[in-house]
Amino acid sequence: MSIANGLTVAKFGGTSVADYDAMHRCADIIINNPATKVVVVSASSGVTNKLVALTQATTTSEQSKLLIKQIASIQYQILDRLGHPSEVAAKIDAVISHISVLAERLVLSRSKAVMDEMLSQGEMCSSVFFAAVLREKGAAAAAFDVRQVMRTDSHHGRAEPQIESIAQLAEEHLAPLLSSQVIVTQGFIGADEEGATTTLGRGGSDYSAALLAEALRATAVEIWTDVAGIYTTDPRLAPNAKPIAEISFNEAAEMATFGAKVLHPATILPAVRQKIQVFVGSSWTPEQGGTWIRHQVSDEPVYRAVAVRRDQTLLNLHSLQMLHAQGFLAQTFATLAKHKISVDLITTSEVNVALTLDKTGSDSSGHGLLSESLLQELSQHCRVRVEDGLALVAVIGNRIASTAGVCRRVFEVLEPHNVRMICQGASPHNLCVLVEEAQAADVIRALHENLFES
Ligand SMILES: Nc1ncnc2c1ncn2[C@@H]1O[C@H](COP(=O)(O)OP(=O)(O)O)[C@@H](O)[C@H]1O
Ligand SMILES: N[C@@H](CC(=O)OP(=O)(O)O)C(=O)O
Repeated sequence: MSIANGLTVAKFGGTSVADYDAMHRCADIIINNPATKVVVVSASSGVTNKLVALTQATTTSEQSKLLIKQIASIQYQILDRLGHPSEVAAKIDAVISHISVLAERLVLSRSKAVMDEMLSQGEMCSSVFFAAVLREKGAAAAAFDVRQVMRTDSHHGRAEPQIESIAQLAEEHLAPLLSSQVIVTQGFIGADEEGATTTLGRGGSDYSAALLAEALRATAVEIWTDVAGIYTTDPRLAPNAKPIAEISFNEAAEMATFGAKVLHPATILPAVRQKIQVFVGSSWTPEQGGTWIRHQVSDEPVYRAVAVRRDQTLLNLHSLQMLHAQGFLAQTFATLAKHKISVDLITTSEVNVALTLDKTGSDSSGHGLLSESLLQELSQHCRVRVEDGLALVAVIGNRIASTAGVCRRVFEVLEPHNVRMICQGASPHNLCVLVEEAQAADVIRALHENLFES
């Protein structure tokens, strides 16, 4: 197949490939849509968390053994249900042994490259299994190592994809395979120029699917998960949350950035660049439909959704140098940039700057963003105070900054809560408040009730 027209790339998240039965359901979705030629899978639910735990310095050798046993149990339960397990058994055995070898190597040297190699093993298993399940159902399908095409830089844990190289490599190695079969490949992982395995950051499989869709000039990306689309808020937090039939790229990007876990924030970028439509639906109930994310939508309401991003850090910088002076902010931002930290929200007063840090697509290693060396460097030119245990709650919609009455409706329900920081005005699409993490669920429910249920 030359690079395809009408091609769909479908991605299945961890819960959708959690076990054999889940994979079976997903295989039907693929078989029912002949346009789907590329399938991107995440690791089976829970596997990546266990692999991350295996890379932590604090994990004892006893704990490591238990973790490897638990990972093996998840994978062998899938293998045992396959019609022809012998076709793939050797590959799965090899992955499980490789995990043990990598765990031993990490005891000797805490190399970030080895950590990424470890984190990639879950996706290696699920892609082999998913292709086998498709074949079992009569489809022509093969597993494909995405590292042949997903070229990234060498920033392990949060590697940057190299868009042009990916397009070239996909044209050369992936497109020719699509005429005769469905290709099942791994999300979340890539490889640098030397061939070392890299990862795109936690939750990065959605991003992988969008990048492959861009490289193959696909017309649609489907994100199959455990909810029937993007809702007005996380349905686990507010049972009255409603599914959204259609949403614009801008709104969806804001939702993903502000914590709607259903979509990785970077997914939208390749889709926007190539005007690829994105669909989000439930692999459990595909007949229910889901959300289409499009360039243009028929309805752009003032209130679209509320989202929450937990585990926020507020950095408060105090310096008398700021008083009637120039350059303090430039110096601060240069230091943050040097440490590869991007700032999310910011408010300033005469002698203080308060900012929250952008943990979007956070590092796969699970390490915090604030290193000792960064704090030391900042302390050289200001007094630094760090507050943790906060959550960012965002009201997302359209014309937020130019519609009268938005603030009243938001703040009337915030009365019982201490609002640590407010940001509004820069974007027409959001109004954000920083609250104590323990109160975030109540704040979300109260906002949802006021904005969407009355
Ligand atoms: N606005 C929202 N709409 C739908 N789901 C949301 C929203 N915000 C958060 N979520 C959560 O996202 C989850 C799906 O994302 P995730 O667990 O990463 O799935 P997957 O493993 O398929 O990638 C849902 O179960 C839901 O709890
Ligand atoms: N397995 C990876 C990548 C991923 O995107 O997973 P999921 O689709 O289950 O969120 C992770 O857990 O981060």
